[in-house]
Parts: sequence; structure tokens; C-alpha cells
Amino acid sequence: MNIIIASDHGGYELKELLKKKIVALGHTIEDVGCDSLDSVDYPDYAQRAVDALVEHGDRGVLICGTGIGMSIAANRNRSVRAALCHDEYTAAMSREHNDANILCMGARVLSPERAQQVLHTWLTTEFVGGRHLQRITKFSDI
Ligand SMILES: O=C(CO)[C@H](O)[C@H](O)[C@H](O)COP(=O)(O)O
Repeated sequence: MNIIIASDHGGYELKELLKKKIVALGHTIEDVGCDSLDSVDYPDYAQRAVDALVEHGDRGVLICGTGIGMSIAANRNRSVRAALCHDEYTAAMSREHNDANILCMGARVLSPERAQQVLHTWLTTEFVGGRHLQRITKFSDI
């Protein structure tokens, strides 16, 4: 898959670590910033990632301090189902039940080890469809 990744300054170091993990899993990666620990505004990077995802990406990974701001921003786009995940269970459910196309994580919430586990689960879990397809289709009515 082609994975679009972005962070703000709070997620920059975790982003750099997770890029290696994504490549090791055999995916291509497109990093749309940020590029340092300098303070930036997370909606700017959420928007860059969403634009790239909608245009040519398969999935997205967004990281800020809590993951909350990135998830709020990304979900403003109607093509996005961004899920803020804290553990392997929420990561698996966001894929199996919600067909999440963006994973959001908080670098100030998760240890680097936990974040890598969450990412691995999220990238390797498939949507199960069925009643869950019926439900996520209703997002477009809201
Ligand atoms: O989700 C967030 C905000 O809703 C993120 O945690 C940001 O990374 C955080 O707000 C950044 O805070 P800072 O004090 O400017 O580093």
C-alpha cells in the first residue's frame, strides 16, 4: 500500500520511527511533514495528508501529541474515516468494523513500542464487511 504519513511537532519523532516500520512491512511511504520539532499547527498537516490520501494514497497515519486534533481535522473530509487508536484492540476494531482509512495516534500518550504494535495491527487487519458495511455506508447520510 501507499501510506501517507504526517505529524505536528508533538508527533515528529514518533513519525520518523514509524516510517521505518512501515517500510519494513513492505509498504511505500509519502511523508507530507512536518520536518522538525519546530512548533506547527496540526490542521495544516492533517489537510496535506488528507489531500494526498484522496488523490493517490491507500491509507494514512497521523500523529500529534494526543492524536485528538489530527482525528478531528481529518474527519472533516467526507472520504475519511480516521480512527484514534490507543491499543491493538481499538486498532483491530477500527479496521474490522469501521474500515478506517486513517490511523491517528498520540505520541504523548503511547510508548514507541505500543505505537508500533498499534500500527502493525492496523496495517494487517482487514475490514470484515457485512453488517459493518451497511453501517459505515450511513456515514454519508450525516
Ligand atoms: O491533538 C492535539 C491538539 O488537540 C495535539 O496534542 C497537539 O500536538 C498539541 O496540541 C500540541 O501542543 P503544544 O503545546 O503546542 O506542543
